[in-house]
Amino acid sequence: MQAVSPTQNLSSIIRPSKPRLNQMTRFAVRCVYRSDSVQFPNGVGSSRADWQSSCAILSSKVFSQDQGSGDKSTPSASDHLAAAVNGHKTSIDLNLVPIEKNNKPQPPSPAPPQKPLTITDLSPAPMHGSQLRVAYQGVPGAYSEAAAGKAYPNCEAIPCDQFEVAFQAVELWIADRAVLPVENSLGGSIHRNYDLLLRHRLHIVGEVQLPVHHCLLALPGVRKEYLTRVISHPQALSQCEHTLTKLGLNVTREAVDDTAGAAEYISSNNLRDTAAIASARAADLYGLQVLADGIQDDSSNVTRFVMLAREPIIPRTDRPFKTSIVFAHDKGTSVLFKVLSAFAFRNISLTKIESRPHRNRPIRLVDDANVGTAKHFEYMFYVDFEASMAEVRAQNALAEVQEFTSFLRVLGSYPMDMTPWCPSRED
Ligand SMILES: O=C(O)C(=O)C[C@]1(C(=O)O)C=C[C@@H](O)C=C1
Repeated sequence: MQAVSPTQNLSSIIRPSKPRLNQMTRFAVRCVYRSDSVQFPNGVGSSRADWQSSCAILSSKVFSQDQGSGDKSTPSASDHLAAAVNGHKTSIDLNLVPIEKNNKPQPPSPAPPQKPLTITDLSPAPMHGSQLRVAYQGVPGAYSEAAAGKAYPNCEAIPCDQFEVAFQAVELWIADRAVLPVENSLGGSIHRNYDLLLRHRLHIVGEVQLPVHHCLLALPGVRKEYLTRVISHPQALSQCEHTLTKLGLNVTREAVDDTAGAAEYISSNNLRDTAAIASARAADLYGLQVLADGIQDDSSNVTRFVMLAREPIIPRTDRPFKTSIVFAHDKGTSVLFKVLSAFAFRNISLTKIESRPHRNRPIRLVDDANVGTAKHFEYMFYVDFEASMAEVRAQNALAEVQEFTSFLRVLGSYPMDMTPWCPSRED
């Protein structure tokens, strides 16, 4: 993997634009028209267009459902159709969405050796050479950069300052792929990325599991006794919580955007009372020493990342595949058992279930004249299952799921990461 060089100016990354988003939109519209003639679930054809058509069928309910929703702008029919392919309500999702400001305490950013992309860098869509450009959140030395290198060994890794920026970098053709964390074996789900998967129109095209080996880093000469503060990504802090306590450190914990950014911050501000939880590579990059090695609470600490692209891959049956879907139902959790049984009856194993608040309709009121009004929370359910969308049993299961749900979107059908277990160093 080739990292963007620290001295490389962003303007050399972002070259003159080409109107490719329009081309994509036209292709998507064609697929929706074609979808009328594709009979789901009698088998997905072998071409990319057939597969996209099937995605369009699955999301067509969303299109019709949202036509009457509260959006006051008047998008064209083609906007609606293009959006429907990806399960989004209107073309509004193409626009830059405001970033929710993080309330957690953040140290001011020092001048970084390699500046991550920010929201303001995302206007032009570049032409570039043949090397795959992969967006990740964080700065060089972050685990996400390592995951990008594992997923695409010869890629050019592009740092982004937020998850949302990585999504947009792909949507705007600044990057070809994004590699983003979705869950960790100790810390659990990275909810922000689940929410963003729904708000953006990218497809999951792969997964990669990265053993995460944390180190406690400080400036050369600093001893543990001098420390008053440990800073890192919130996931990294939670993955090391018990070990930090066992080390007997009398420190406050502070969350920052990414692990390597924490190391860089200590280095550029010459902070002798602060340590970072980050990778050994971050120690090398930012001139820090390793005070403690392998401080994750469990030696088999693994983070699962997904690879995202503008187009889905064609599902296959010649190797283990996983499929990720998201669905909702007007009557909340009452339908969950029926949905899950569609997989159980076909011996399809589920590998993950996640629920998130239904942003458009978070509460359902149920009035009973005698006892008052019950307030039910509404959810979006994310399910990963072990089957390819090229398998008839998976297509049948989804056809049945569609009967029970008011919203269903296939986020992607992609090869499972089957790399042999290779724990992080020293384990
Ligand atoms: O901060 C980093 O280095 C990251 O790549 C982010 C992240 C995460 O979001 O979970 C990735 C892997 C580890 O689990 C810790 C942090």
